[in-house]
Amino acid sequence: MLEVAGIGKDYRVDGRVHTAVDSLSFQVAEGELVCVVGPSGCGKTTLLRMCAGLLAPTRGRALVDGREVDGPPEDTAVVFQEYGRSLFPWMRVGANVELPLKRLHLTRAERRDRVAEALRLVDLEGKERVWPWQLSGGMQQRVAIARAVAFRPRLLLMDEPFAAVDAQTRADLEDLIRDLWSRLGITVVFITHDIDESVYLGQRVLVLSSPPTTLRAEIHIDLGPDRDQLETRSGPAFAKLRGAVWREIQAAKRGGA
Ligand SMILES: Nc1ncnc2c1ncn2[C@@H]1O[C@H](COP(=O)(O)OP(=O)(O)OP(=O)(O)O)[C@@H](O)[C@H]1O
Repeated sequence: MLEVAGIGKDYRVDGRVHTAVDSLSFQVAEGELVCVVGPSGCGKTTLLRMCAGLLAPTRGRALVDGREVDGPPEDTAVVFQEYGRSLFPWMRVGANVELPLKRLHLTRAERRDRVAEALRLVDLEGKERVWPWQLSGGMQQRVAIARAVAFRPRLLLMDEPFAAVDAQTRADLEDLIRDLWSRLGITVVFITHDIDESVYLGQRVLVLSSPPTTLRAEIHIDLGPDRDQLETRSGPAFAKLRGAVWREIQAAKRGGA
């Protein structure tokens, strides 16, 4: 579904070239949930923006269904960290969720149905007429997720979407994502700096190196499909996997092999 082939990005800063991402290659199969972690500033956001067609790579390419990404691909939705900036404050919740649907050839009634269904899926049923700023941070992020879900993407790219919410809300949102992922059969690439979150959510965790960034390790998360915030996180298998990811990130920070 998603193939990243030798992708890299150089930024030019004050006339000097800074290689943020050297070369990354990996694949994500249809219906997979893959988390990407790495040291701060290793290029996670850069990678996601290249996959989303929001930033042109300097070398290599991303392909969705075998087609090179050279602009936002159809069937792809992105959820960013800053829900406060991704929702339009002058539009009610319903209008925010409906906005990307206007690109699709749907009738007004179909759009309304999709908005209602997406809000129901994120537990905000009937909140169409509310303004975003009347909602808590976690609820606003659920609106952003509803907007992505209403679009019915096959590929959902998420860039540290829960970094700005409190721990309890974060746990609820993690469960929401796993629930939507398993119910809707979408492919999810989830960027996070939180090791525990990556292990709890993912079927696979990709660990990036420090810049110039390459793929340092790939860890399979064999925790099974049913995950529970208390039980899964307190089990020995979780501790072992968390340790494995943690060690890779520490080694990446030191720049060792
Ligand atoms: N537009 C830009 N111009 C110049 N340098 C940039 C730009 N965007 C990112 N960088 C640099 O590229 C590197 C990777 O940044 P990026 O935001 O992709 O990393 P990240 O892993 O998402 O960071 P964090 O963990 O802090 O969220 C950093 O050194 C950053 O300063």
